[in-house]
Amino acid sequence: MEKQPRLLCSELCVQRRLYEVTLNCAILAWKDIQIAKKHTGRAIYGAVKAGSHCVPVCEIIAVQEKEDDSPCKDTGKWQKVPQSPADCQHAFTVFYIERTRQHCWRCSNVTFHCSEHSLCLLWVQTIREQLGLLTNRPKRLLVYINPYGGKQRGKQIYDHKVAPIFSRASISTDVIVTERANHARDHLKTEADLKKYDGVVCVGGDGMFSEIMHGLVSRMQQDASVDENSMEETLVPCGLRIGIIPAGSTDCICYATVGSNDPVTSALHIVVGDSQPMDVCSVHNENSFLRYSVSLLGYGFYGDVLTYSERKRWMGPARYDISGVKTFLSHRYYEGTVSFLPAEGNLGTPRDKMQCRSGCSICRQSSSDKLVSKDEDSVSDAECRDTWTVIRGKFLAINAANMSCACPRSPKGLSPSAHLADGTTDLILVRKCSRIDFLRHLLRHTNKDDQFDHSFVEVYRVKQFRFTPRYQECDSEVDLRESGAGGKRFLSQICREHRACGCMPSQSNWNCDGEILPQTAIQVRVHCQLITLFARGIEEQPVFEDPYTHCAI
Ligand SMILES: CCCCCCCCCCCCC/C=C/[C@@H](O)[C@H](CO)NC(=O)CCCCCCCCCCCCCCC
Ligand SMILES: Nc1ncnc2c1ncn2[C@@H]1O[C@H](COP(=O)(O)OP(=O)(O)OP(=O)(O)O)[C@@H](O)[C@H]1O
Ligand SMILES: [Ca+2]
Repeated sequence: MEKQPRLLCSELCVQRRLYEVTLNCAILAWKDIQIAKKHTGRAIYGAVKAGSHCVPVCEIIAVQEKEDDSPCKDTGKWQKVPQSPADCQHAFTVFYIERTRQHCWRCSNVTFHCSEHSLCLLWVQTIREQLGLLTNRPKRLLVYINPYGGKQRGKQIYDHKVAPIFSRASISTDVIVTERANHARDHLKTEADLKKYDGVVCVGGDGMFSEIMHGLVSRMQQDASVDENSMEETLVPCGLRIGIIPAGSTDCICYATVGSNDPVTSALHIVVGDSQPMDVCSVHNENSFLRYSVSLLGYGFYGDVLTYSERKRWMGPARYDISGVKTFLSHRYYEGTVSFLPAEGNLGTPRDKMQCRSGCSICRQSSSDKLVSKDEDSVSDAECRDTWTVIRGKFLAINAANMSCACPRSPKGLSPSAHLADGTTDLILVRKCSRIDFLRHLLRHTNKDDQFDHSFVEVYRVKQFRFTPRYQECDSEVDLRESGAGGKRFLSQICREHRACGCMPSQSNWNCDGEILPQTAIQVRVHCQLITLFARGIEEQPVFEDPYTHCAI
């Protein structure tokens, strides 16, 4: 690691012990002088480790001069270095991020005491200057709170856990508590003065995030005169980052981008100005735009779970489990045709066990490819020439996971190796099978076994896909033939075929990030890195700690 020049080095007291405190432009470190002296010349690793701490400057939330609360009185002496801890009557507190249990962050603090006010001010000022250089940090945020999401604790979570952190970090906020569904979406789309803000934050679940994303993406297209109804259009990426404070039932977008669904952790990712680009799927029915999706597009099982659960909203998050059992027992399958355009290049495969983590190399590669190719998102000639794979069959579930969809119910998610920002979605086809086999498949979402390792499950990494339910295929054949001679004869032949196979033209619904789509025949296209979140992807656990500074290397 390159050594940074020191900006400050002083002997200061922490909890009545003397520390050597140093600041360079990357790290604030403090080392217990007594412990270090005691062990000079000996094997000091453990001792230095015990008395040393460090915080990267980019993980400092704020610094504040502290009111004089020292029990010792001013001696009137001029001292460059405090002779004893009792000489330290001026103090400043540094608030910083501390990693606690898996992927959870907390706001911790340390108070440094010194004998001179001027030294105290110098430290406060220098740390503030360093923080001022971190230009990726937001200063003004627009916050939408859904008071009815999840367990209806959104407002409480924001007021008690998040607002104090934003205020500590000097972030100013305009807060809107929503009064109806789609309030946030409509406000963003038509009214909000977006120039005033560095980001938009939603407090709620995946449904609330979806509202914010729809509002922002549509606003961007409107402002750039891009027609959302045309599938071929290159969509304009969103300039404003989106923060999610989880307060919903599933919170899978927050979980898959941060690694936890903890409001304080998410607030801290916003404060430090993290950025995580994300793919967005557009969903069309012929020439009309239906919705965007970032997590799951599910037909069959997850469509039915959602349809049943909507009638039980009053149950809160438990509605999904009740509906899950009911859907499982009804064991319905659906016929149709899935066509897709496979992803090409070095984008990995859904079964390669290369999980998308902070700084993911596959997503980085997609981002540089995007920069190289000016026309990246338009349906290029090459794509038109690409051959579509067509699969016809009877399916219990058709799932497109644009990201892992990891959540507390399924910690590795529907597609554990799906990537947040690679420009692809993982298309999972679960063919008709016995109940017991399907249960085995579902159970593997909760343990370490490979849920794709079944003869009735196929998974493909794709850039685009289409689905046509069987009864609509029949309809279109009828349309084609009815106009010509012998139309009636052809129609009766199709109806006879239906009787023979016993297939009722039954249909499911598409679950699009937790919303039911009105249409079943859909065309889907992935737009690489269309939005950016205040997140950094799931962090790997540090493999090695610097014994001197305690910092992960
Ligand atoms: C035997 C245990 C098997 C457990 C299998 C658990 C798999 C869970 C996979 C969760 C995937 C979540 C995908 C995220 C989708 C979000 O965009 C969307 C919006 O929030 N959420 C839902 O649609 C909400 C979807 C919620 C789905 C819950 C499904 C629960 C299934 C329970 C099946 C029980 C079978 C029991 C048989 C005796
Ligand atoms: N004030 C409001 N009154 C009623 N509904 C609202 C309000 N504000 C937002 N909504 C809607 O509530 C729905 C659910 O919200 P949210 O996602 O926050 O909670 P949830 O219960 O966890 O749902 P999900 O399962 O989708 O995560 C969203 O689709 C959103 O459009
Ligand atoms: Ca993706």
